[in-house]
Formats: sequence, structure tokens, C-alpha cells
Amino acid sequence: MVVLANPSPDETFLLRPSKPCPSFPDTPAVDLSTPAAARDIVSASAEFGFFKVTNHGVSKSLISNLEAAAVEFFALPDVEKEKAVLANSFGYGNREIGRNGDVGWLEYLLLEVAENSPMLLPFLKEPLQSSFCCALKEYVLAMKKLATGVLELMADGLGMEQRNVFGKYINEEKSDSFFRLNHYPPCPMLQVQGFNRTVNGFGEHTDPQIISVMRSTNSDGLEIALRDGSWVSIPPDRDSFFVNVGDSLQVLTNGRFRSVRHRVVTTGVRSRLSMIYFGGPPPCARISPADELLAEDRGRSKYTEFTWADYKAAAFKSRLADNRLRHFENHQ
Ligand SMILES: C=C1C[C@]23C[C@@]1(O)CC[C@H]2[C@@]12CC[C@H](O)[C@@](C)(C(=O)O1)[C@H]2[C@@H]3C(=O)O
Ligand SMILES: O=C(O)CCC(=O)C(=O)O
Ligand SMILES: [Fe+2]
Repeated sequence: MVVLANPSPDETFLLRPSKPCPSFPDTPAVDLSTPAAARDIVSASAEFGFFKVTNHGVSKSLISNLEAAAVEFFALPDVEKEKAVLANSFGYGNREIGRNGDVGWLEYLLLEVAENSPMLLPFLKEPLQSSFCCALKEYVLAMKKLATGVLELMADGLGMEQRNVFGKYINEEKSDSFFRLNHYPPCPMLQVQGFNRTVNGFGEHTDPQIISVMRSTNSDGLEIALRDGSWVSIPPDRDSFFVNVGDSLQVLTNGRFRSVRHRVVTTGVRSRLSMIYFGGPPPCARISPADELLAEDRGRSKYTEFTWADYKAAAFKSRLADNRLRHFENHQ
């Protein structure tokens, strides 16, 4: 990735006025080993659409293997990484987010997670190819298991009869899930003294899927929007996984849970590496509120039903910051 000390005109639009957000030391934390986990997850999902989980059972070696492979990948010369550029913003990408003009100070690898096929990276040389693929496969499996467990606790906490009412979507053979590695390099132009700005790492948005499970290196930058629209900065925590409620889960719960607006802001010196699993439904899945929740709401759905294929197609035509659910809201 090209790292410039002085912003060229086309880079100035990455700059944001420096207005540091207050830190959010009260980030809801859920200890998955306690009986209160289901209740805590439900209250955090309703209030913030965001929480972190501890005692998650994911082994440290699994995380460090993937982190090491990812660091090695992003350190490759641009010409090697560019061999991994695939159609429709999959594979390796640099600066451009999506297909509609959004940019950020990052490079990334965006991969589809297919149930029965290994995650291949044929563009890489050995031995990185094997170590990266192996680490990815194990990590993504662990994320799917963790996401499923969290979705089951959500169902428990909401008093649903079937524990798999939300988790079934991401466990179907054709589930449309992604995995993403984001690398935010240090930004030299921000290190110039008196240069009082921050840079847009990954602009504000909600995740369209059901659930996202993220972790990052020990560097700050992640910010979330609270209910009143104010932004807070989430202190990094290498030992926890952060969970986002996605748009589809907001609909499945008839608005009991809110999909969280979040963004990454780069402040200069440290690089940041984050790994995110996005659990999505199969393309043909019909997304509408779960029957029991709808009955509690006297049959009044807050959203018109859509298939994941339709929603995703519309989402991928939108700009990052757009409110994608707005078009599906029922106003009664
Ligand atoms: C600008 C965009 C990038 C995005 C597709 C979109 O048109 C709007 C949603 C974006 C998002 C956010 C969460 C995930 O990072 C992502 C892969 C997704 O499913 O939706 C990205 C899309 C992307 O980077 O292509
Ligand atoms: O990189 C991060 O920490 C978050 C990025 C993100 O929100 C996304 O890729 O959807
Ligand atoms: Fe996101």
C-alpha cells in the first residue's frame, strides 16, 4: 500500500476534522460462562446492538496463527497482493470500499465463506498459501461456532421456543457468509506535529448481515454510535470478541435489537489489523420477524419481508453510510 507523508488532493477527502470521541469504558461485556449471559446479551443487543464477549473458548493459538499469516500477507509487495484482486470487491482491495465510491485508509482481504469448499488462496506462494488457508479455515469455523452460540443465547434471552431460530440461517449449507481482514497502516501525514486531523479508516455503516464477530490487534480506532447519535470510542481488547447486531437480525427481532452504526478512525502512529466474520443467511431466505415475536407485537411487523438476495443486491448498490433498512420499514 502506498503510504504518503503529504496528502495529495485525492487523499484530502480521507481527512476528518480531529474531534476525538470520548472513550467508552462501559462497553457491555458478556461473560459467556455465566448464567446471566443470555440476559446480558439481550439487553446489550437492544440498547447498543454491540457488546464484547469473554470466556468464549476460542484458543489463543488459533488467533495468533491467523494474525501471523495476515501480517505476512499484508507485508507482501503490492504487486503480489494485487494478484489477489477478484471481481466485485472480493479478494484484495486497497482504499476502495464496495463499488460505489467509498474510500478508507485501509487495505483488506474479503473472502466468501462456503460451507463445503476450503478457503483457497491460489494467488499466494508457498509456504504462506498453506499456512494462511489452514489458519483461515480453523478460525472461520471457530467464528461460526461462536456466532451460533451467541445467537442461541439471544433466542434463550428472548424466551424463544427454538434455540436455533436465528442461528439456523448462518448454519444452512448455502449461508452467504463472509470473512474480512482489514489492515489499517500507520498514517504518516497525521504524525506531523500540529496536523490536527484524523483519517477515515472505514466509514460509518451498519453491517447488512445477521451478526458480525470481530477482533483486532491492540490498537484503537473502532467507534460506535449510541442511540442518541453520539459516537464513542471502543477501547481495544485483544482477549475479547466484539459482536455487532446486523440489519437482518434487527428485522428478525422486529426491532427489539438494533443494528449498530460503527466506523474505524485512524489517528496516526499504530497500525491496526482486524478480522471479521459476517454471518449471513442463504440468498433465498425470507427475512421477516420471528413468529413468536410478531405474535407478541400483535402481528404488526415493523418491516416488509425481503429475501437476503434482494437485500444484499440493494445493499451492494448503496453507499456505505446509507440507511439500508429505511426502504423496508412499515409505517403504521
Ligand atoms: C459500500 C459498501 C461496502 C459494502 C457494500 C456496500 O455497498 C454497503 C455495505 C458494505 C458492507 C459493510 C459490512 C461488510 O464489511 C461488507 C463486506 C458487507 O457485507 O457490507 C461491506 C461491503 C463491501 O465492502 O463490499
Ligand atoms: O476493521 C474493523 O475493525 C471494522 C470494519 C468493519 O466494520 C467492516 O469491515 O464491516
Ligand atoms: Fe462493519
